[in-house]
Amino acid sequence: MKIGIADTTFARIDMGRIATEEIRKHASVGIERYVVPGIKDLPVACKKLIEERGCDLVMALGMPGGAAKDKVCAHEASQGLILCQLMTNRHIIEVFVHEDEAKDAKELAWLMEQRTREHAVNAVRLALRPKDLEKLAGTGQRQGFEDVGPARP
Ligand SMILES: Cc1nc2c(=O)[nH]c(=O)nc-2n(C[C@H](O)[C@H](O)[C@H](O)CO)c1C
Repeated sequence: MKIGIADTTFARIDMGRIATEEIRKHASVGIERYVVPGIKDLPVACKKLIEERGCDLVMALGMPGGAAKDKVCAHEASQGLILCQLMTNRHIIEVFVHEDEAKDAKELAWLMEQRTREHAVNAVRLALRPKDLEKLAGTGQRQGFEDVGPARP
């Protein structure tokens, strides 16, 4: 089993390092890393991680900026990542933290780390322990900020 990690130099936190560290806490798997300049470069990095470097699942980590043009970029990158999943029949866990989700740099750093760690656990579950995800179905999980919990009538 091999998990790929694709991340960017645009991000203001080293999301790839954090993801690697968290995966290693939960599973003994091979890890392949591929760093690109920005989020629009992630889809082909993911495809190469799957097709050329034998990854079974990939995490795509990135930080869209707060400007309107960054949001367009994020949408385009997401579409590329979805297409890549369909082309390769492999999961790509998209971990995007929009810069304007946080009120300041300190909260941004915290959120990027937290979301990356929680999705790294999801990646391990998806790859190795899918029954663990089944147990969490419908429980209102969120990655980063607090879980919202299940809705009750
Ligand atoms: C406008 C813009 N915004 C972002 C962003 O918010 N986050 C990010 O990671 N990268 C951005 N980029 C860079 C592109 O994703 C890409 O790296 C370049 O267009 C080179 O292919 C661009 C060009």
